[in-house]
Amino acid sequence: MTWLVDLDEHAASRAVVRALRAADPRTEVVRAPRAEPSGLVLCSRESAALDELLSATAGAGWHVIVVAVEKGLEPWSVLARGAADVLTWDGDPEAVLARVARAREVDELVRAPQVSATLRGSSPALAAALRDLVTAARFARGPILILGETGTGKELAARVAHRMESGSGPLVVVDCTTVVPSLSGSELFGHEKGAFTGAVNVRIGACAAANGGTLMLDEVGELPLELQSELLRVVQEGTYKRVGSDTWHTTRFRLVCATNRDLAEEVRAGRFRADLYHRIAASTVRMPPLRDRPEDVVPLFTAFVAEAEGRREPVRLTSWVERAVRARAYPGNLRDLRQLAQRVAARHVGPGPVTPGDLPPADRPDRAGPAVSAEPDEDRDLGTLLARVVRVHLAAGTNLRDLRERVAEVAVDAALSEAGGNVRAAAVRLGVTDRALHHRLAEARKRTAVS
Ligand SMILES: Nc1ncnc2c1ncn2[C@@H]1O[C@H](COP(=O)(O)OP(=O)(O)OP(=O)(O)O)[C@@H](O)[C@H]1O
Repeated sequence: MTWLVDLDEHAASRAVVRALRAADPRTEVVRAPRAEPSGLVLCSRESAALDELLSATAGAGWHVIVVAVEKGLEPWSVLARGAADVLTWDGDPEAVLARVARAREVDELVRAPQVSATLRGSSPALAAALRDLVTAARFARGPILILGETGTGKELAARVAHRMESGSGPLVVVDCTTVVPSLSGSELFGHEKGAFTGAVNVRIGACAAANGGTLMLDEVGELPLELQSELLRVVQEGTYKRVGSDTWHTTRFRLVCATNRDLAEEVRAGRFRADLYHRIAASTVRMPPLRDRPEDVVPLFTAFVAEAEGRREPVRLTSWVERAVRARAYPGNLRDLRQLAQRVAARHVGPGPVTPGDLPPADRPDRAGPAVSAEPDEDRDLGTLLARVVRVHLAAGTNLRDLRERVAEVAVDAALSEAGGNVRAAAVRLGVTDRALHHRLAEARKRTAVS
């Protein structure tokens, strides 16, 4: 069933409705989008109703195709507000219905267990990435580049892409951080016996092993510059030479690369070949960091704890634990969340919910420091660190006043502990008068006594 919203309901759009229904009788005209996440909106101009419909559907991961019945719609702003596409009506219903059918097919693939049970989560940010992934894997032929911070599921995404290839052969994964230039890329291209010291046997290499299947180059940004031109040849022509041999071999595989580096920046800095970059980035998928999918934190955490405990049903959390899990920073993304769940599972017993004592001391909210301070140096500026924490808290419903208050509390605690409890020294550190700090501490004590 395709839902169809006719926003204008004038003569021209009614004719379009008739044409679409005649071409596909399963097209249902509705006033608001229905449960199926893909559909069509007919309209001819910007209107409050279009705005309303786009904001209601975009956040819910719907796939809305706007059909401009007459001229006068500004497509880029419609896309920016969440529509998947803007088409002009040219009298051919099949052209429009084909788009909806494709959108539906992509949605079905995203919901299929081979995707949804591997890359779990129901946030719009993940759904958008999964749509890009299945579209690239199923409907495009070329290489796929998967971008994202550490622990966002890039390797899982590569495995999903591999499984989606019809009749897929082997999946060969190479971690490019282990490819050493001194062996001239033997990991990738293989070597002949005696090609270098230690080459006691012939090795076929990953390019040959992946023939007929998928070659995944993890951390491709780390691939030594010396080997990039040879990789480019394999990608373009499917030919390579083993180290120590002059014979050309051929191979065919789907290339999937992953990196947490900004490859475009690496190209600008001269550390990555521009021609190779353009070749491997034929389709790009960006895996969202966990802070951009706060809706997924608690459901995935409860599922990971249950998994670690060998239970079928997700565990329950007390509200204290739920708040703490939501509010925590996860610089290592899903990997951090899973590891936290494993630490909690080791302490949680019985059928009851996870309680505050099940959080190991280092993971409790008053010690949230380690997760944040595990960041690489370049990420340690205040804005970046704060943005992560603030986003999670905003998503959890904390308002600006409470956020300010919490930051002030943390700063006061830190300054006092640095100053060994000396209020005057802490006040100097904080740039406030000691009277103001005494007053603040007295107020805090009163609040604690009341609660
Ligand atoms: N959407 C997800 N659902 C379930 N588990 C996930 C998801 N994304 C990531 N994980 C888990 O997080 C961990 C890291 O995943 P993966 O290795 O795919 O990430 P990555 O982006 O390749 O990390 P890195 O860049 O550090 O290699 C794994 O334990 C994986 O199972």
